[in-house]
Amino acid sequence: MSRPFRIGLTGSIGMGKSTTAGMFAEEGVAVWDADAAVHRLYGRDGAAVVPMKELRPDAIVDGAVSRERLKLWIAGDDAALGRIEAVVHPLVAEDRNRFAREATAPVLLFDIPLLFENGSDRWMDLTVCVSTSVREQRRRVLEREGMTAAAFERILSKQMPDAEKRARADRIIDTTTLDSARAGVREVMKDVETRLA
Ligand SMILES: CC(C)(COP(=O)(O)OP(=O)(O)OC[C@H]1O[C@@H](n2cnc3c(N)ncnc32)[C@H](O)[C@@H]1O)[C@@H](O)C(=O)NCCC(=O)NCCS
Ligand SMILES: Nc1ncnc2c1ncn2[C@@H]1O[C@H](COP(=O)(O)OP(=O)(O)OP(=O)(O)O)[C@@H](O)[C@H]1O
Repeated sequence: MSRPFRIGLTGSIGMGKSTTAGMFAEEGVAVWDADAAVHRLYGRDGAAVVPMKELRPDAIVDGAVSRERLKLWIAGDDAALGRIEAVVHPLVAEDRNRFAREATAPVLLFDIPLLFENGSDRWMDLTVCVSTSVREQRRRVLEREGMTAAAFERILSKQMPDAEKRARADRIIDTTTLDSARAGVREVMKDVETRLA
């Protein structure tokens, strides 16, 4: 049996990855979310706890990796995020590969914020970028509890520019409204169904 069709979904912070991935799930697509995998890895008994404790003992609170402690470290040390990624990304890739091995759906979607940055686009059959205006992106992200303009800018500086992601992706879904996103999802699914026919 040929392996399932793999869609790589990406987009910068607040562009609508999770919401759009949910729309693909409504079409019967099995979805894997990298950020959710990181939450599992950071949780108590998560596979990242021991290696992160070795890397940065004060990052562990109540047996789990504390994001607040990580953010304090990142804010004070330019090398911190790269060192965290070196520990976490291989564990995220293992989680992704296990999902792909065990999945039974004909179409899989991988919601990966760093799809192009970490080269996992090469593993996909089709790449999709979600995007809207900078203004709408900023409005959405600054709405979040505890988010500041400085934190938003810092995260953006760590991500490939939206324009480059749009240029590299096979398809772009406009997430300015729920209707535009849903129409984009349907278009991609029509294309995938044609390829699988
Ligand atoms: C930096 C951390 C502590 C911030 O946690 P917090 O809960 O405040 O934010 P959250 O995880 O929701 O991320 C906010 C936004 O930043 C993005 N982001 C997360 N990690 C990174 C990264 N290493 N580089 C660029 N963007 C990132 C997320 O996709 C999201 O768009 C956390 O994101 C983290 O531990 N990141 C390192 C692990 C990683 O690289 N994850 C991305 C897997 S593809
Ligand atoms: N198509 C859309 N139309 C209107 N609002 C949307 C749309 N997609 C997402 N949003 C809103 O934008 C915000 C961010 O959406 P979402 O969490 O899906 O983005 P994300 O890219 O996964 O974010 P992050 O990168 O931070 O994880 C949410 O408040 C969501 O309700």
